[in-house]
Amino acid sequence: MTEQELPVVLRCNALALTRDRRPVLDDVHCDIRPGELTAVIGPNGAGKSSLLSVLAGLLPPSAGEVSLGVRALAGIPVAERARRCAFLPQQEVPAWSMAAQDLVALGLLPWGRAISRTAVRERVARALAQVDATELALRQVTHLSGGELRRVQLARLLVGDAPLLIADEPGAALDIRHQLQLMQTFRQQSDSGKTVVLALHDLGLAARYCDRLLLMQGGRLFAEGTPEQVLTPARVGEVYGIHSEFRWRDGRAEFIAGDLL
Ligand SMILES: Nc1ncnc2c1ncn2[C@@H]1O[C@H](COP(=O)(O)OP(=O)(O)OP(=O)(O)O)[C@@H](O)[C@H]1O
Repeated sequence: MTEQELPVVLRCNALALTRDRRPVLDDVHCDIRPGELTAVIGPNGAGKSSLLSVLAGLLPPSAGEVSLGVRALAGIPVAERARRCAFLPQQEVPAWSMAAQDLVALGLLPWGRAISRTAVRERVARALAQVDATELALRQVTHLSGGELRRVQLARLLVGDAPLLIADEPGAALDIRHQLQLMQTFRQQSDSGKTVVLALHDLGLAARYCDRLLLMQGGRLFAEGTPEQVLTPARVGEVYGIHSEFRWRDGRAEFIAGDLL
């Protein structure tokens, strides 16, 4: 099978987005393939969050289209879309207080009463355990630290077992151990057949864990490919204005950020 023939979960075709009359996405074409862990990377304001929101169906594009499988994303009913695609935005402050386990259970809302109460309890407990947050189950979400709250929100992302997971800077508030644990969880999810799309600032994590990178700059897709193909010193220099090195050590991809150019 050639690259062009590989099946695609999400396809963006000539995508454009205008916000406050400013173009923030411009002629973006990209494919998200099943079972891959893809990171959208790029400097602040490059359009990563905007792209993820369009991919999740939360922002309608100003031009172009997104398809989920063989159907136009915009034509898929909201509840069905939510069962097929779980989304975690970059920042989300709880609007009111509730126990962490109840926040996680909200991730099962798209299934309505199709899931029994016992199954809800079991799945919530499993999702909390996946992000090392079992001990937070009964805590009020408004009383959690930033990283604790993020882990609970991640459990809500995972609890529905959706085949497509989209998360915007999922590990931004997490300590280094929980960041690594989280990336391993996303890696396991994609190894078990799920499709995962993350916006990431940490290029070391992107290089180490991801199959594919989409490098954005100024609302356009600047480069895409494997971490080794995308994170060349020349590209990183042009987009981020820093020296860098990409290398393999003990079979693991490493990205090392150097000085400013
Ligand atoms: N709600 C909004 N209304 C208007 N413009 C917005 C809005 N959100 C983002 N923008 C603009 O869209 C552009 C892309 O923003 P976006 O949040 O997608 O970038 P990003 O790559 O995710 O950035 P960061 O790394 O800082 O999170 C920026 O110029 C930003 O100012």
